[in-house]
Amino acid sequence: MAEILLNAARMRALEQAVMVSGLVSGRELMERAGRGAVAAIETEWPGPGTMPRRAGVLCGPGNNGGDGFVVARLLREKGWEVEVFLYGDPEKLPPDARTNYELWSKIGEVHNLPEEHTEDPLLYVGRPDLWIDAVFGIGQTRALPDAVVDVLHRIGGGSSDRAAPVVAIDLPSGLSSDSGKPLQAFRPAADLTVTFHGRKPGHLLADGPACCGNVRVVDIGLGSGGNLPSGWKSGQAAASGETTRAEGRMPLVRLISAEDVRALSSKELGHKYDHGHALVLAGPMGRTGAARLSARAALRIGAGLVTVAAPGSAMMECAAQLTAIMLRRCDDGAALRDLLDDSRLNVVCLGPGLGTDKRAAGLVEAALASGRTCVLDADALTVIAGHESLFAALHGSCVLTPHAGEFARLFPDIAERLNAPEEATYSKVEAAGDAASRAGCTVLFKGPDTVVADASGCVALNAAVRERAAPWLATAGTGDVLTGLVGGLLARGLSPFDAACSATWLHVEAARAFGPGLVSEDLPEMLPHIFASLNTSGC
Ligand SMILES: NC(=O)C1=CN([C@@H]2O[C@H](COP(=O)(O)OP(=O)(O)OC[C@H]3O[C@@H](n4cnc5c(N)ncnc54)[C@H](OP(=O)(O)O)[C@@H]3O)[C@@H](O)[C@H]2O)[C@@H](O)CC1
Ligand SMILES: [K+]
Repeated sequence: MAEILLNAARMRALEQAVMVSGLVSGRELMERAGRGAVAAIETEWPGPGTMPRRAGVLCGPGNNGGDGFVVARLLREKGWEVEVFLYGDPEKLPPDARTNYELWSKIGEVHNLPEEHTEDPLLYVGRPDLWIDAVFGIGQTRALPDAVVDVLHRIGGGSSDRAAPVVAIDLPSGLSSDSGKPLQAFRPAADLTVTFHGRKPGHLLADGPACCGNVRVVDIGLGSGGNLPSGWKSGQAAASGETTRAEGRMPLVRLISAEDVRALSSKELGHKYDHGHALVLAGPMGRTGAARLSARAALRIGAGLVTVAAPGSAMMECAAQLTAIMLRRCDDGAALRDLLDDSRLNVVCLGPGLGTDKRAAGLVEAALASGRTCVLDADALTVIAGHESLFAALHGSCVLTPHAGEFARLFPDIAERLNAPEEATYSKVEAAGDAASRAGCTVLFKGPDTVVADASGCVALNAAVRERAAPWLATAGTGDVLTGLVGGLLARGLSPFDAACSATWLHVEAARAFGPGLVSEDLPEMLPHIFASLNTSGC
């Protein structure tokens, strides 16, 4: 099954549907959530045998606080010393949280976390081995109250040198579940986040991975809702009745995984032309390395043929460096139009090392006017950002691969919104989706949290964070390789959305497989190894 990241609205809808069905009550779900959190704590910190351990539990005014009361009770049953604090009025707790407040109150005290205080409210607790943050979960949409920020500061929830580890229930309080951005200047941090049913976008986007620490998912019996069958692809969200951006609501976000690329490791038998022919446009003499990197990646990923098209001045430079990759001369837009008379050239890759001069603009114009499937990166994006007519010429067979700076050049208002502190719930997922719908094509918005979105409302995330982090990718030329991977997969006949998803996953896996010392030339050479391990390990 493909993993779907559950935004807050979708998670609520799932819980509601299960509760309305009568299969399980809200109280039972809360009990399961608390039990799962305690089990996760025991797995993360097995503990020193029979010594009693101490926990401080911070509860909030909603159901996240309810989970906190369950955790407190279950830890006490296991012999822990537990102190509980509540931010909020117990009379106003929602029913299931209230029930668990009362159950705890039979065995322990609840200290008040006042809105304003003159003494340290945590004086009641000695040196806890663990803090539980159950103040806010998916119900938070606005900045934390100052009193809660103050308490989280005191327990060290915003710093990396905490005296005791912090376990966040569902999410660290103060982190947006949908965007992974802090909702206020204070950046929360936990060592372990225990979430329910499935990961939320906020665990993987933006600051989420740094704020959440290790994320463990607890099954609370909501069934398979939220997951989609493996092989779920572009366009199928609407067909399956799922929510898409086209319907004006938060999109479903699918996590890109090995499942997306497994089928790519085998090629159907056939002639080299059956696997497409990618044309990679090169810049002037002395700047052709980027295009050659793209071309190599396109060939390694399985394009049947790859041709570099270079200006006359750069022909010798390219000829001295290319072997399996072919070379054609292409001085300007007119020459590109002539080249594209050959219908076997089914994909054009342009941007890496292209320059931003008149020739580059002519090439972008000719490529777009041809209606060919195009990957546009780097300088091509800068050229498009500077010419309204070129932006207007983008079409559904284009893939744009901007990093944050290029994205801001192409979509300045969307980038501004994404970076505005007062728009903390507006996510990179929505930004990429808004960009794709405006441009009318697929947008691959790069970063450790790469988001791929198309104009029909499909969105997928490639998370290269924590155990899948690939810091080695921060080196010159890796973006050029990604352009070639997308181009090569397009040449093989994948849709723009699927090509972008698979390319970004393989790009990260190649970097991880090589590890330290990686230079961009190494990335395409890791692909045979990645494909072999996909076939043997089933990873
Ligand atoms: N439903 C279920 O079956 C299950 C739910 N589960 C758990 O419930 C959690 C979701 O619970 P929830 O919907 O009650 O939201 P939660 O995050 O507790 O906060 C809502 C409260 O906080 C308030 N509030 C929000 N932001 C605020 C701020 N900045 N400053 C001040 N107040 C603020 C908000 O007030 P309001 O916005 O209405 O004014 C409301 O009172 C979920 O994360 C999971 O842990 C699990 O047990 C599994 C079963
Ligand atoms: K929390």
